[in-house]
Amino acid sequence: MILELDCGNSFIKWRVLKSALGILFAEGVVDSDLALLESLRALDGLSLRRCRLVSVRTTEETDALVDVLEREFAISVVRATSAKEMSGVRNGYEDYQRLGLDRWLAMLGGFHLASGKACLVLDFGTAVTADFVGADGEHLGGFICPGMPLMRDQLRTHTRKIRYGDQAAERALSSTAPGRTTVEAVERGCSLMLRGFVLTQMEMARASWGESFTVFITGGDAQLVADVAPDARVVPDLVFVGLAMACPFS
Ligand SMILES: Nc1ncnc2c1ncn2[C@@H]1O[C@H](COP(=O)(O)OP(=O)(O)OP(=O)(O)O)[C@@H](O)[C@H]1O
Ligand SMILES: CC(C)(CO)[C@@H](O)C(=O)NCCC(=O)O
Ligand SMILES: [K+]
Repeated sequence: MILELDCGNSFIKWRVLKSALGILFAEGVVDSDLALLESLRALDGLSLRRCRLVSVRTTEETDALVDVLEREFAISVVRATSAKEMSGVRNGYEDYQRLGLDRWLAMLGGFHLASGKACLVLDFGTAVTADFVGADGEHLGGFICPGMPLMRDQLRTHTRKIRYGDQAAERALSSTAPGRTTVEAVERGCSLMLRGFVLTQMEMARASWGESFTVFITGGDAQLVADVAPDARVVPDLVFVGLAMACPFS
């Protein structure tokens, strides 16, 4: 079995594949290394042979996780690393090592799934990112802005009277009508910021590529924006698609 990990800033997305063919054995989202170990230990019939991971955490944090995995499961762990060029995609950053590895892998995955078409890759996590990859594989650059969790927390932190719980937040997002309570006003306001972001990115893509491009949407908050781009492909495991390309086994 293969363990795959996407270590983001707030959460670790994990999954276990039965074989290189990609048959899913188990998956989950956890908020700490310890919670990951607990989830894995609780799996009946787990027999890990390999692990590949991508991390946007510090080297020290990632080293610590790799150590504990290697010790606990006696497996070697392969990490995705930066590259100037891979699978037909050319990194567009001035310093290619500065580009977030989750963005890089999502681009590899998107360009592969788009079969040679230009693509716009949008990721809605703790941060929101957009990346543009031309039909020739040239990465034209992208954008980074705060995601839903950061926008919401900044408002809560820097105001006296914006206070509400997670359940109220979830209920508030059932509509985008103007809010009549604080929670509705904030949650819908932030969600509209993200939706506006999607529309702007698609306008930029159209300006460069006309109608011939594919939009990919991924990340934990993908569902908040998916309906403003009905033609977009929502691919929750896009980073994992790229991870398998960057860290192939055999
Ligand atoms: N099953 C889930 N577990 C955790 N968060 C989820 C889940 N489904 C949706 N979310 C939402 O996804 C967002 C986090 O997104 P995601 O997990 O893609 O990114 P992250 O790991 O926090 O950060 P990064 O952008 O660095 O990858 C949060 O706003 C959270 O509410
Ligand atoms: C932007 C995030 C936080 C998105 O997860 C990540 O890709 C990252 O830490 N990137 C490094 C900075 C950059 O991509 O320019
Ligand atoms: K991510």
